Amino acid sequence: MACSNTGTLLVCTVKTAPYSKPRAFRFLQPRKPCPNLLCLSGKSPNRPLFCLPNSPTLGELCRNHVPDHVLRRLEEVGYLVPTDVQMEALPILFSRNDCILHAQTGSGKTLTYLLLIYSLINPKRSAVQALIVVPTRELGMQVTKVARMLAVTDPKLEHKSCTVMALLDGGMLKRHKSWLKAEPPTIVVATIGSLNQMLEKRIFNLDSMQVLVVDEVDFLFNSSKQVSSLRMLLTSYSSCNNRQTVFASASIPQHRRFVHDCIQQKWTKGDVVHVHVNRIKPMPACLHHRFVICGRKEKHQLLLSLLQSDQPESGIIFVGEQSEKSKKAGNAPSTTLLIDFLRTSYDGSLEILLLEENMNFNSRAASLSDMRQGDGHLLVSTDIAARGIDLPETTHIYNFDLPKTAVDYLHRAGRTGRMPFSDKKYTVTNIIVSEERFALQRFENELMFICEELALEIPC
Ligand SMILES: Nc1ncnc2c1ncn2[C@@H]1O[C@H](COP(=O)(O)OP(=O)(O)OP(=O)(O)O)[C@@H](O)[C@H]1O
Repeated sequence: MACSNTGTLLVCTVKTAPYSKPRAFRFLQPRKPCPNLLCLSGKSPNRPLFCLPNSPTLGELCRNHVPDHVLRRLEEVGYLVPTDVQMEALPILFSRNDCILHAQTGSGKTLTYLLLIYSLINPKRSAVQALIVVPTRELGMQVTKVARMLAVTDPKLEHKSCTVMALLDGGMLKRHKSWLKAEPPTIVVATIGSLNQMLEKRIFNLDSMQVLVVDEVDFLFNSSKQVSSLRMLLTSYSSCNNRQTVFASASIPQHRRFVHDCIQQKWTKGDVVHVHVNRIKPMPACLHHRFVICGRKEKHQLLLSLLQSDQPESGIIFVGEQSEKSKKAGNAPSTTLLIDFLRTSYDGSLEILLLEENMNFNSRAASLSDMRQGDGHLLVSTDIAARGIDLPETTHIYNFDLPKTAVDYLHRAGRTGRMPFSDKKYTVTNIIVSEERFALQRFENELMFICEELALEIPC
């Protein structure tokens, strides 16, 4: 394309967004530097802000639906070009259809459903108008943060800003009780356990609820602890006829069956739309998958060699949960053994952190906040960090223990490659023993990716 024919350019400034190269830019980018293509950026010169002349910006997609102060906020933080799921789902959501958002990890589903919520709520009304259900406290805190970030308004403006309450396991439910009674928030982000307690005790009701979002819906339906409460929420505490229902996940196994169940069981209305983006490739294309075969006793050393050769900017090391048998035998969990090993042997600059179910909620929150603030981290975690957690600076995932299922693999791998328009490559490495090659091959077939063998010498 000639430089003089580059069409309309949208040029803006970015303040903070974890934002990189939009698809449109790759199309416009000339081979030689071109003075007609402007690239304004926030922190990185890799943040161009262009839209093709005929494709709408995120603001244009939302105009006439989402209030102006939220649109301004989108621009301020650098959400300018819609991702594929936003492009496909927002018009459907704004036309008041129930929706199943089924799109890759890191594709921007959170912003999609939050924009719907902001298009419907009335901050002047003191009533719970939107409810977002999440599987873990960590994901709840993250969604609350994004919701609050969009709600921030100019104090000089007269309109009332909407309030967002995090009603999460491990929170101070007493304080929330008084808050809910005195002045109900506009949006509640909740884990199902805490929500149920409040609904059972009739601390608040869902009579004014306009939107119900269930994030990581397949996980919640699969969890024996949570599924009955979820069903109650969907059919007893509120009716699908009185609300707009949105289910979101990167993985919905047997999705045709799920859509059928949604209608049959009245979890959604009959005209629910299944927005399935990138159905051929369920994982982001920017991920490079590798495996290394070694003996069980060599895994620690091998991980260390990988860390030395990869030099990740930030990484997550996934470890399997300790079996009941191993607990009974009085063994230390693999997470503890690995953390101890890394703290004594790893001499790189990354901070070593731990996140697992056994930790108390304060330590869990501290680990996540350290990761978000620090210069780089190596997080040792169980699958608790596999769903929804957004740490865009993570460049490497290590499966120290192979996940149990392909769906678990997809979510673990999806903790990296979370910059929707980035050209960067991210790496997922599986440290396996030879008997596990077959299981990994099964994941490759199911998720349609190729895992490359990496030959690495293990130091004695
Ligand atoms: N339009 C956009 N432009 C730039 N960045 C975006 C846009 N929408 C979302 N993002 C960023 O993309 C990242 C991933 O978004 P999000 O957490 O919503 O993914 P997700 O689809 O919910 O993933 P998962 O299935 O893993 O939970 C976030 O860091 C978010 O800030």
